[in-house]
Amino acid sequence: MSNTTMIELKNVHKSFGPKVVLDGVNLSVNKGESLVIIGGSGTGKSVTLKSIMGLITPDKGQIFVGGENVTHLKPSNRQTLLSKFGMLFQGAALFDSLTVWENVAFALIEAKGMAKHVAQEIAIEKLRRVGLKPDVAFLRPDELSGGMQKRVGLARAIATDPEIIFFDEPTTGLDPIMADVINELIVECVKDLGATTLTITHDMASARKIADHIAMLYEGKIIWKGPVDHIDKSENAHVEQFIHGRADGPIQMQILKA
Ligand SMILES: Nc1ncnc2c1ncn2[C@@H]1O[C@H](COP(=O)(O)OP(=O)(O)OP(=O)(O)O)[C@@H](O)[C@H]1O
Repeated sequence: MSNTTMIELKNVHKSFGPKVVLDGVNLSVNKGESLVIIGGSGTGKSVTLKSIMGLITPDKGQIFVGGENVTHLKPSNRQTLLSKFGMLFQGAALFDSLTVWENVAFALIEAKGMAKHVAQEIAIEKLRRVGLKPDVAFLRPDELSGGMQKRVGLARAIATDPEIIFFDEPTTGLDPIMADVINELIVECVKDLGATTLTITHDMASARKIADHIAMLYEGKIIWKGPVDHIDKSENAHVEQFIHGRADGPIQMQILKA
């Protein structure tokens, strides 16, 4: 990990109607860092991610990616920004109308303009990297198990050797063993690439495995950020309650209030 800041959010605010979701988020991710954002349902983790990707425009504040202010990008520049990222979505989000290799190669062909036969070779190599044999490349996503679909999603996320990868709930819907396999693959693939990653999850087992640093989002703010091995001694009542999944604590009072 270097000291160069790769992603930075400065006092980011976002409301939907009267609902304040982000209320002054400050966060930075260094080059090569793996930051995991944790937080309860509806706390704004996805809104944070979408804001960085330029899919949601903040009401106030600034967002920088690779030193560039991306807060108010024109649609054409947003496309360029998005092409720098790899993404693994919740549920893998593969196109069932395309074969597995076409899904993996999508950005290589569409965004990078690569010849199909070259992109296919790269896709098969990326599939191998995530533990899938070449014959899987010619199946359709709906012919695969959930775990295999996640692997394909991961192969697609790393297809362009991106500098930045986003993981949105990467282990959702997987059994604990398959979740661990996917977490390990994520760690290995990210290390291979030296990529900067930002993951959102409520799965603490996944967060502990993937993260260098963890940040907790609560009531529109980052209330704690620290190295993963400091989280058990955070001395923050909200963090304590969340990581132990306790019903009792300050967060429940907020749920009752809602
Ligand atoms: N486009 C939108 N329009 C209106 N409200 C939205 C929009 N996007 C998100 N929200 C609201 O913002 C809040 C935060 O949503 P977000 O999806 O970021 O939560 P989250 O922390 O990712 O939750 P989960 O862990 O359940 O996925 C929710 O109340 C949601 O309904």
